[in-house]
Amino acid sequence: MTPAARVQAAIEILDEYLAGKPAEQALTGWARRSRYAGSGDRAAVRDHVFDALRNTRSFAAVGGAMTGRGLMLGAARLAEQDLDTLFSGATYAPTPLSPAERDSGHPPKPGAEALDLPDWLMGDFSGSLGDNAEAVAEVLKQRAPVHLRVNTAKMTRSAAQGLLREEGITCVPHAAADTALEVKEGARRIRNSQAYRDGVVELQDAASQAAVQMLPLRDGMRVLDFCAGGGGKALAMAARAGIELYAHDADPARMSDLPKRAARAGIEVKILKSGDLQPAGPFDLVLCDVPCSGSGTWRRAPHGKWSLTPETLDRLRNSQAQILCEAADIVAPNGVLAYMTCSLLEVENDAQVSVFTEKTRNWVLQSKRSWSLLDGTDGFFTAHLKRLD
Ligand SMILES: C[S@@+](CC[C@H](N)C(=O)[O-])C[C@H]1O[C@@H](n2cnc3c(N)ncnc32)[C@H](O)[C@@H]1O
Repeated sequence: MTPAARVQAAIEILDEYLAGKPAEQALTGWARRSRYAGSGDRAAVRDHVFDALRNTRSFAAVGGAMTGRGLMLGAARLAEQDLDTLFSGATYAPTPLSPAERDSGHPPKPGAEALDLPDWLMGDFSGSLGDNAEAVAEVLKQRAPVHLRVNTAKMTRSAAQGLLREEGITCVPHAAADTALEVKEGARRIRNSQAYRDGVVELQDAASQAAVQMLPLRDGMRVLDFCAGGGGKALAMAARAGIELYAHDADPARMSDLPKRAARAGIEVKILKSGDLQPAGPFDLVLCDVPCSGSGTWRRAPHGKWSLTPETLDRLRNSQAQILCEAADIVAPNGVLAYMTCSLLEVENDAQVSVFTEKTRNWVLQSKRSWSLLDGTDGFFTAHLKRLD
């Protein structure tokens, strides 16, 4: 496909997205209809679409319309590309620009439009990030790096780096965690690599790894991952110490890959249904990696930036508070309740911890830490609460 044909494909996919179809579905549908597109074409079209999702408001402003064509015109203008080469009217390329389109567009208005954030979120976002708010919003407009977690129970970080290099995947150590590698070249080869298939590496952002590294894990501890999902944190915890590991999720289907992933990593995990939590407890450490806005990961899942509403944020906050209360019940005396979110928002982070410590007796905040995206990781938050009785 020519560069212009890739842009036309992105225009059609973005129009479907703007009409309400999830972006992934629109991309898959296009790929099925377009057998002629090779893997390089598919990757390039995907990159166009995701760049537009991260920069929707500013691209639409500069391109003069909230349409697939407006978004891609805005992207081309901001990248100072030759518009007549892309909008050429050649076979499979976008049709030439009309006079009205040539005159359209304006620089994004300072504030939410320029920062590519929803208007309603600006107060919470700025209040949470203070002087860093603009810089963080700028990073959220860019592509996320690919990070790997080395399963150090199987191999050292430098040995894994060497193994990946032999398979054409170039990585460098990431400063955020002693298990983290950042992929510089060959990211698309990871899932088929021997190192991945043998459970030597997993895809996981470096901030998540750093948060797991902070947990006070010791051999023999009984540890519950209360919101286990796909098990990313559970696997990372098991790689750090010889723990007795349990996993639970309100939606057990979310854990369907966990047994396979655990086997690949060479660890054992017992899955618990909600009704089995109390009888199986108490636990020395309960990790609550709660459902959240995902604002720290909006580079990877940019549609989340536009689909979040004040109502869904309220629902998430209620659910976070409830999870903390339920999980606290099954922490052993002197045990630890570890709270984690991939959110940048204070209302999901410090505020939740404060509400919990204010309304419960015998719990103290032992430590907390946040990552804002300015250190080359996703945004992330963790707090450790210790039970005193
Ligand atoms: C952020 S994800 C977990 C990601 C996972 N820990 C990982 O590292 O791959 C949050 C998970 O919480 C689960 N969840 C939502 N409400 C819950 C509840 N009330 N109790 C337990 N799990 C819940 C969701 O189904 C979802 O899988």
